[in-house]
Amino acid sequence: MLTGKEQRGFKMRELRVQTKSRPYSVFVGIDLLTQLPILLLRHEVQTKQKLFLVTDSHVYPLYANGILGSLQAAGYDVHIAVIPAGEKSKSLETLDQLYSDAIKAGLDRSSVVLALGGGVVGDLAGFFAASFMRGIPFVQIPTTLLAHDSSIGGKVGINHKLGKNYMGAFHQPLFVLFDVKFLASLPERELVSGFAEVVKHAFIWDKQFVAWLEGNNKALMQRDLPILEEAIYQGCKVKISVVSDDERENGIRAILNYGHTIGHALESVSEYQFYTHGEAISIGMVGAAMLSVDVLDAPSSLIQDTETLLRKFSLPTRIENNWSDEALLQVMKRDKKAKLGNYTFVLSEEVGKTQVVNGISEAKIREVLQKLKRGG
Ligand SMILES: NC(=O)c1ccc[n+]([C@@H]2O[C@H](COP(=O)([O-])OP(=O)(O)OC[C@H]3O[C@@H](n4cnc5c(N)ncnc54)[C@H](O)[C@@H]3O)[C@@H](O)[C@H]2O)c1
Ligand SMILES: O=C(O)C(=O)C[C@@H](O)[C@H](O)[C@H](O)COP(=O)(O)O
Ligand SMILES: [Zn+2]
Repeated sequence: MLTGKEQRGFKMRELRVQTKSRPYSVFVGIDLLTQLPILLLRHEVQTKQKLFLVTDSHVYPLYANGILGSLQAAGYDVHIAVIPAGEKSKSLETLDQLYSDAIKAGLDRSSVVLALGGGVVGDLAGFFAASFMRGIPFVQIPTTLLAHDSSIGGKVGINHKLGKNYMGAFHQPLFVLFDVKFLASLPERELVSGFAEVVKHAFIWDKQFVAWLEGNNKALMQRDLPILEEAIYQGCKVKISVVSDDERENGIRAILNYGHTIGHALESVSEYQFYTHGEAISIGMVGAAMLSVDVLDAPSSLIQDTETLLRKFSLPTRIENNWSDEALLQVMKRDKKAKLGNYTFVLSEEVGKTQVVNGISEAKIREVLQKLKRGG
């Protein structure tokens, strides 16, 4: 899979995603952004095609001018849409604003969307691209650690106040360009949040990756860029293997939802304002480990190992607010994985052995919620 390329002093690693609807590349490296115009041309995006750059209010002042300059220098006509930073922008209102901006800018079916930002921009701009004029191409340019996960696999969408990602589509990007240098400006809380999805990829995949994260924890927390690049590269490999096998979540792809049944419920009951996505799924992974011990007879060390690693990355492992069990259970019952009204969780027998379990009793989930709330 690896085709590392040394070009003019920088190293760009290329991974291939083999999804049925369209195969594409993920480029990972440090200082890669300069390659954007070249990669667009390589993907047959011609300068006569309009580019619609979607970004958020935090990323725009940091990076938009530089990117705009290099795209314009290459001859591209670029329109920029800036959305308010934060999860609240994964909404129908912001999507509607994008449609208006795009129509006014004269976008057509040959136009290409560039999603420059974290998972919020990627999910929203991706859904815009999937639906505008029944679908136009888009490129993912992730700027958060967490977005190594969200930029690959084509799940795009927006939230409803009653549930996370309730409206969406599968729409694969033309390519993904991950410049690790973006992470230098990421706020600490957002870096930490991103480690939750890296830890998830390690736990669902293999012990070696878990051990590597333990061993490199300090360097990762200190933003050693080459080590961060390696973590992203390994995380992307896991995500790519899974989505290449099962693009539309008919089976194995559901394991990427490890920690998400409780995590999404926490995000939803707090109206997307209390926890970041990574923080919520961090707590969710501890809950999933507790249920795994109870339901699958996983060794009790799984709980300890999960908590220890998450804490090393300064991630929360307990619910800090007193949302009612009823409210959380209500959201979990209508989780997208749920079948026939039964509670459905992704559980783990051990690291690397993850499975979807349907029909978990409410009593067991209540027990776990109590432990997560009182720190047991
Ligand atoms: N589609 C998928 O498969 C998938 C996978 C995982 C998560 N997600 C979704 O991703 C979203 C979370 O993404 P996120 O954690 O990237 O959040 P985010 O997009 O809100 O970004 C986090 C914060 O960091 C800021 N930011 C982004 N890049 C920056 C940079 N380089 N420098 C400084 N500030 C920067 C943003 O403005 C924002 O304030 C959630 O909605 C989640 O559901 C989707
Ligand atoms: O790509 C996937 O599949 C995932 O489940 C990745 C998750 O990290 C991500 O949060 C995803 O958006 C959740 O999808 P959903 O279908 O549960 O909304
Ligand atoms: Zn997630």
